Amino acid sequence: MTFDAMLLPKAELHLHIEGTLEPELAFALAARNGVQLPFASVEELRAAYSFTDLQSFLDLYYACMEVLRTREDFRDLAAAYLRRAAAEGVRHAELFFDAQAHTARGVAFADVMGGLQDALDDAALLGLSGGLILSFLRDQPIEDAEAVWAEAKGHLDAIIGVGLDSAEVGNPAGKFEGIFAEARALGLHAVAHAGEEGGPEYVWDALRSLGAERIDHGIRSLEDPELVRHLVDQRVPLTVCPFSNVRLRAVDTLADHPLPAMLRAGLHVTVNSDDPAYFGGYAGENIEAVAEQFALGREELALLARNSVTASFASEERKAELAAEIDAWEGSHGG
Ligand SMILES: Nc1ncnc2[nH]cnc12
Ligand SMILES: [Zn+2]
Repeated sequence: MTFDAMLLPKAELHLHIEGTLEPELAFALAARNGVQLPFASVEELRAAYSFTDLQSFLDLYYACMEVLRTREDFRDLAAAYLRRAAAEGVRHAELFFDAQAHTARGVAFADVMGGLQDALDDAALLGLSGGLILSFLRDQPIEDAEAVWAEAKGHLDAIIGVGLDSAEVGNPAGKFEGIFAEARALGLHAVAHAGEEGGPEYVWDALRSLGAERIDHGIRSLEDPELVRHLVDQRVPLTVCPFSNVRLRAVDTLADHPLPAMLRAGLHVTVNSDDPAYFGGYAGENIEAVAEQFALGREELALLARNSVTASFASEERKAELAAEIDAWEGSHGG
């Protein structure tokens, strides 16, 4: 590795905290909570990480969440992720959490939020900044989203934004328009998954119906030149997740990934890990792999890192600190 991409200072903007549940922790939490996983061993669970599409992954992802029950569980989950991310150069992390998937199982919203916030508070003491993004499940009834949203309004100080995830195709964003409008009026940021499996029309939908400031994935935007022009003109960031796209078969191989074309088009691209426990690598491994695959040099890596910082919802002061760290990295790598 010529350019030490792993330790490049960066922000991670597309990370589902439930997608950081490693099999070892899943079994430890299952034992702690007396929950039975539908797998006999860590090896058997890991062997099930062979996905044919987004839905085949989501089925396993939701099944494994059964082990997450208490505030301590959510704290342990997030603490493990933040430790690992910090060791890979992540300096700021914005975490999606799927509250509906937990409240539907009888877990208290306050325990989910509280545990995640505990871990972020501990990480802040070590210099890692971040925040929580409440993600709604687009394939579930709007009433469930509204119930969670009503609870979330009692915790607005602990949430930086709202997001939209789960099965994309056949689940347009429109029904969430009211919640997103209210969230934006309350000062929250708005992001949405779109253009992962769905075509460019899903990206337009997220922009128009939800006022999304960032698009999560967005790789299929390239199919619509007018959309590309719009995203470039408006500097809408795209949080791209290369390993995820390969593992969920959105692209055949990493060599086929549109990241270089997206950069050439002038899109505001960032590199992220999505659900790293399931897809074979965290932020550092994703960026290292694309650096190798596409022979990215110092300037391109620094651009990806700067994009992640400018696309983040960190304060201007924090962004300036992170920009200085990237300058220092670039300087120490021959700049
Ligand atoms: N890649 C992804 N797309 C949609 N929903 C998700 N939830 C967790 N990971 C996801
Ligand atoms: Zn995602």
